[in-house]
Amino acid sequence: MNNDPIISIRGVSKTYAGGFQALKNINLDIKRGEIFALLGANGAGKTTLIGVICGIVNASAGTIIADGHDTVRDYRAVRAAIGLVPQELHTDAFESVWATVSFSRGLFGKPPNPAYVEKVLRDLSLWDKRDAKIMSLSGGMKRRVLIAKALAHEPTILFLDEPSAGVDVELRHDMWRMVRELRANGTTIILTTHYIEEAEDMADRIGVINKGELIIVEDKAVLMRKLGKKQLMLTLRQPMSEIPSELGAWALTLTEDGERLVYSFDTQEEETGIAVLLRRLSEHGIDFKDLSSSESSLEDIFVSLVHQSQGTQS
Ligand SMILES: Nc1ncnc2c1ncn2[C@@H]1O[C@H](COP(=O)(O)OP(=O)(O)OP(=O)(O)O)[C@@H](O)[C@H]1O
Repeated sequence: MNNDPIISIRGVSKTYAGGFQALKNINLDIKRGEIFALLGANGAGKTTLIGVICGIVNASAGTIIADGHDTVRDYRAVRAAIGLVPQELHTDAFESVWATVSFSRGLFGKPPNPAYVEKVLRDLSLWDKRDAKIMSLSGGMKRRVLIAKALAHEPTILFLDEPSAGVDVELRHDMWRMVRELRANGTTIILTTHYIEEAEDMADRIGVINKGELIIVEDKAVLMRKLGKKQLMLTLRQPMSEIPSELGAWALTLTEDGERLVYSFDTQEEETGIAVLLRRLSEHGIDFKDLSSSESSLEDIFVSLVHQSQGTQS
């Protein structure tokens, strides 16, 4: 197994013609065969970064090696290794699904392979629509065609730019299933998303980009363990109007209805303090009838990361 990164990004910056700096000194390695999710708010620079890797956008500085090729010098070789599912479909309105997907394959110099194209169309539930013109398809079907086109030349790296934007649950699940299958077959997948649950569900690693800077790259599980918080929720037997002052030192909040006490604690800490807290509550005659705990989601972590990074910038 080749352990070299499949994509290696070094010192990449991008300043657009108007002077706007969309990417600031990005350094990132993508591992062969992983699912990497790039998270960021609108305008953070995700699409620009994908564009630079695919050779569609020229970097102002830095170098990128993708599948062993320099993305500027060996542009064609890089494009042949990459499948890109863009956010929108622009062309081919009058073509049939079959012709469009087969044509995409030919564009990259691959010999025709009807059996492979058929498999892609079947996997995406497009087989029944193979003779339909693109313009006659629903929005969701068009998205499926975009994915089929990107897969037509059997790329080793697949980029999905906001794959879930505006698609229904069924397509989203079909897509996730396909992405997992592709990964199992050795394809490296990089996706950008606003749907944090998508990253939480799918990704092996996560990168967060904020105002053109890559502020964190981390294994998803590590990220969630490192930055995650847990909460213990106690449903009180008797609602209270405020937290007793004797408990002021604890990280407690009271829900508005006064019926639940919420204790936040760090998953990293060896001592969570739960046992002591429960003893204190009982000493103060605070009784509860139910208790549950929950972990912060990737979304909570993402929001706090972006806040922190904005705090350090200002
Ligand atoms: N061709 C361009 N010329 C000038 N500025 C651009 C150009 N393309 C993008 N930008 C700017 O660069 C920044 C990053 O844009 P980009 O599309 O990479 O963000 P994004 O993270 O993909 O956002 P979204 O989630 O909205 O798709 C934005 O402020 C955008 O306005």
